[in-house]
Amino acid sequence: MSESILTLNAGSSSIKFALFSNLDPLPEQPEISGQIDGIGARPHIKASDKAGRTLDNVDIVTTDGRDGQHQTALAFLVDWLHAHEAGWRIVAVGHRVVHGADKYSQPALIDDATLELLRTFIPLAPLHQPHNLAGIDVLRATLPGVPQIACFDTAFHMTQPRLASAFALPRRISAQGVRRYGFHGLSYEYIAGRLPQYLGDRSDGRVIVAHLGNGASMCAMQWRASIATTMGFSTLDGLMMGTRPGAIDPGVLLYLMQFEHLDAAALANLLYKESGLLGVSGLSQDMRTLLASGTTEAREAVDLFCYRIVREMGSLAAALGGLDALVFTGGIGEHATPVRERICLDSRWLGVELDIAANQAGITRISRAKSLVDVLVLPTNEEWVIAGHAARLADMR
Ligand SMILES: Nc1ncnc2c1ncn2[C@@H]1O[C@H](COP(=O)(O)OP(=O)(O)O)[C@@H](O)[C@H]1O
Ligand SMILES: CC(=O)OP(=O)(O)O
Ligand SMILES: [Mg+2]
Repeated sequence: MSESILTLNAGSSSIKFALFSNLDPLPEQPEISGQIDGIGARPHIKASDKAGRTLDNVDIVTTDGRDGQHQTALAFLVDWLHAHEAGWRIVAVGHRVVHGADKYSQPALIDDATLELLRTFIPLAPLHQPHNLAGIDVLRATLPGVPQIACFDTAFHMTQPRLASAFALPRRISAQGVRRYGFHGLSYEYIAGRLPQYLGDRSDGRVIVAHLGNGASMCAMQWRASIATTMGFSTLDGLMMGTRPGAIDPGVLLYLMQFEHLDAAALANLLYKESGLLGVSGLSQDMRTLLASGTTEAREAVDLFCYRIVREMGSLAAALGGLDALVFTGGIGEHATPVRERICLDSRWLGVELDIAANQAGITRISRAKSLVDVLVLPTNEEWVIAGHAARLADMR
């Protein structure tokens, strides 16, 4: 029996998973990876092995109502993994946990006390944290005695200076933990670890990493540590995203409350699920669909997405006092060539000189040799970061 590590990333309607085996050293590619999506509507599992062969791509039959489907999906996943593992034994489970508040700057081994503390952070991330914790509950119950490790999206940003994380609010509110935290930390941690390979000494300089996926944010790094980031108290701030608007004048929310009578639940729905690329295009949250579509609304959605990134880059470059390197990652950052082109061309004032052919060729370095700013495209690997922490904390390496 060879030992393996399971990683889980439980979101509001999906659960991403990966199973790593042959742990010494931990391979970058999992043996199996996939996701269950459509939870709460029509759950569906899609999984493939490391050779890219599809292992499953089917709906999950369930008689549960909307609310019970997370539990069912997790239980289904555990059975599914048992059915598909080839002589592997899960010896640790690493969980992506969106919020560690100001308590965790490192991953943590989960025990009852940790879990209770993590539950108190639910108000800080009501649409992410409960699902992350449900994953931990179910895996603890189904794999008793197997160490469970929480890896926090916020932890990487604990190095931000005080000014970067402060809101100009009365101190009684700040004292409740209302401050900028920042997210996508596991992705930034992965990229920070890769930088020396491509940038040498410049990797410790002024670097902006753009994690552009369904959720999107950017991080300003110096000495490969976070000094500022576009997401803040919640995962709503900063860049325009698939279904979230990014930074918005709080006056808009007051207007919607006072004159459109939206309550907190309706506002949350608008801000997390109906806005962003989907809201502006009226078509899709998927960048591929928008780039392929000829409609004015789809074009406007992509224009606004790029414009907001360029504006926020100016802000992060100001926090860094200049810019040495720009890194694109996440589904859009890694694959959407025209989006990268637009952003780079509009960032010439910062010293970015794009090599248009290199950008189209899909290679790692896409800046011209004489560009003052190195521009890289690096695929992220949050699962590998989680698995690495899980292995270390479960004391296996
Ligand atoms: N070839 C591609 N061209 C343009 N966009 C792409 C391509 N592949 C993936 N994307 C976009 O990446 C986004 C999803 O990013 P990803 O990082 O996988 O999301 P998540 O945040 O769910 O992990 C989607 O908007 C998708 O359209
Ligand atoms: C933090 C966040 O927004 O996560 P995701 O990109 O997975 O939605
Ligand atoms: Mg992702």
